[in-house]
Amino acid sequence: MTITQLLNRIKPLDQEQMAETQAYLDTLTKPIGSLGVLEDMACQLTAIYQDPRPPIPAKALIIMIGDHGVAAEGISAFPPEVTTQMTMNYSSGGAGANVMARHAGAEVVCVDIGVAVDLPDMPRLIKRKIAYGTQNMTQGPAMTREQAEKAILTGADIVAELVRCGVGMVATGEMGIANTTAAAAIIAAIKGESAERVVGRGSGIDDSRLQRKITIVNQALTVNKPNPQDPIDILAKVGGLEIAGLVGVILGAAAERVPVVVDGFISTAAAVIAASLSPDCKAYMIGSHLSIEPGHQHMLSYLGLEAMLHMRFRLGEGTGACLAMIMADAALKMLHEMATFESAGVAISISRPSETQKAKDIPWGHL
Ligand SMILES: Cc1cc2ncn([C@H]3O[C@H](COP(=O)(O)O)[C@@H](O)[C@H]3O)c2cc1C
Ligand SMILES: O=C(O)c1cccnc1
Repeated sequence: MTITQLLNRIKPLDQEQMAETQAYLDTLTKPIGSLGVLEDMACQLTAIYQDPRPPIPAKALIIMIGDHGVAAEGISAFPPEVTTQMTMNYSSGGAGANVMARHAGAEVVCVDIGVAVDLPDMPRLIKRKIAYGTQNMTQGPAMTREQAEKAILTGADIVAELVRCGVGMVATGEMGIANTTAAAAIIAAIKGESAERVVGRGSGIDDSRLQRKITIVNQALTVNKPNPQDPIDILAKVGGLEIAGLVGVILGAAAERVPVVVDGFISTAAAVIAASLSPDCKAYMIGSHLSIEPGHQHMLSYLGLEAMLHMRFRLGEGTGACLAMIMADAALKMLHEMATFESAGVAISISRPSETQKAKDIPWGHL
């Protein structure tokens, strides 16, 4: 598959289904519109699934993992080895993302798309390494255009495979020390924002590292001159392999007609690139939380996404997206279980208790 073929598969949502669902919601035993964001989500989900009463979907959190050459510039509070250590942690089920995914009933799928070392085979890990990390973007492009495109297609391919296994909702997650620097550089490049406005403390840097991080983002933009009209050029020059993989996850989800819940700052930078490649893919995105990182709200507004959770999260990994998947379940249960004024007048009855779909076993070896 080529990027163009992937983009061509993404279709706009059926507005009639959205209106039909809203009309049904207005018959339920509540003041009109009183379940706010859940109502919007119910309309969106029915249109995505082309089903007025979609079942509760099987879910997967896809954690794209990659290292960053720019980590050598000392712009993270942690050393690059943490990327690999956290990969082990995801595999054994002990990371924050594992906990939130379990809470949401989601399978965790980790993808080595660009870790700097060779990893052993381990549970929950798919090996799709494209390079041993990116190059240092202060000295030249982080990756080649071919690598960025390959990473996008890899992300889309993994979503397609999961959908074939029965997954009906995906969440984006990432791990890669220094990736808030890459995400900030992407937003600065695509939105013409100043680095000062979009660079934050990431994993917890102090004031002097923060100043250095701003300088590094400016240097990366000056050296590489990414073309603001060409999202793949930006992604390749100042992005990361895991961010490119997530662009593919988002585009792939839209192509497969499954909702994709977008996590924090880094995932949203991927969503901005995906939306620039295909404005129609925005309709398949669900917002999750508002990250502490400056610039996140700005990106969400650009995408027309609502951060429904205000929890002071600044972790990434897909932690916020997993919690938002629970909200999506609640939106669907509202459609299945809430009484209408008419039915409640007779008796309060649950028309059909919601059942969660189960994915078939994920063929790890095959992926
Ligand atoms: C132990 C640990 C677990 C994490 N899980 C996600 N991140 C988050 O922090 C990193 C980005 O921050 P920066 O750009 O400052 O390096 C990414 O890996 C992101 O997923 C983590 C960071 C650490 C240290
Ligand atoms: O919002 C995020 O995704 C985030 C913020 C800080 C560090 N890592 C991730």
